[in-house]
Amino acid sequence: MGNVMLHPSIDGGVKKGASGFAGGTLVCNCADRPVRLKIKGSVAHNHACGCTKCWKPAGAKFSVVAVTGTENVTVEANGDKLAVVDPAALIQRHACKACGVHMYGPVERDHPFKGLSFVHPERFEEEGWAEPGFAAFVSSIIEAGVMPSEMDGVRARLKEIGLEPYDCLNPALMDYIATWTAKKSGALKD
Ligand SMILES: N[C@@H](CCC(=O)N[C@@H](CSCO)C(=O)NCC(=O)O)C(=O)O
Ligand SMILES: [Zn+2]
Ligand SMILES: [Zn+2]
Repeated sequence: MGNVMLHPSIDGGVKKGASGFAGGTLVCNCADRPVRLKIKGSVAHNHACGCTKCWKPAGAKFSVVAVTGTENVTVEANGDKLAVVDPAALIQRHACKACGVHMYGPVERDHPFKGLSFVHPERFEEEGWAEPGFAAFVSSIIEAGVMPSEMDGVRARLKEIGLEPYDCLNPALMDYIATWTAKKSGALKD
């Protein structure tokens, strides 16, 4: 099972983050004029994501992606290299035009995640970021070309390293989204 490759930062097992992690600098992959972003404070809801929209390093089936408040994100250097991948998407993923790494993805629309930005903690220069806690959108890796026959092995490996596989987000986040939706429609009262 250990030969199922998911993502380089978790293939050797999930490494616990440091409790005192206070943020740091995200850097893209460019040798020349790398994009640099300052992130204030820790990241939350870190997870492996199998969706086709999140940035994955070469060869990875999953991304590793977390959130922070958009107010904690500051572009520090070479922001001129950033462009929004898909302006129609909920998550406005800002990618480096030269190397393709997604640097941050704010949610600005009326949505339960409004005010949050998605970031890839593996791009931190610093160690100690909060480890991923679950795997989301697992079935979506098929949309990127993974054979359906590989899925049992993928899910078994995710469980082996302690990442419960879900085909959407985890129950806590799905309940959070549904609660927001129910309050908006009036089905739930505040
Ligand atoms: N099957 C699709 C799923 C794409 C999708 O819905 N992705 C989620 C998770 S991204 C990080 O957790 C999402 O919320 N997307 C919003 C957006 O991308 O703007 C696929 O694989 O493409
Ligand atoms: Zn770059
Ligand atoms: Zn995703």
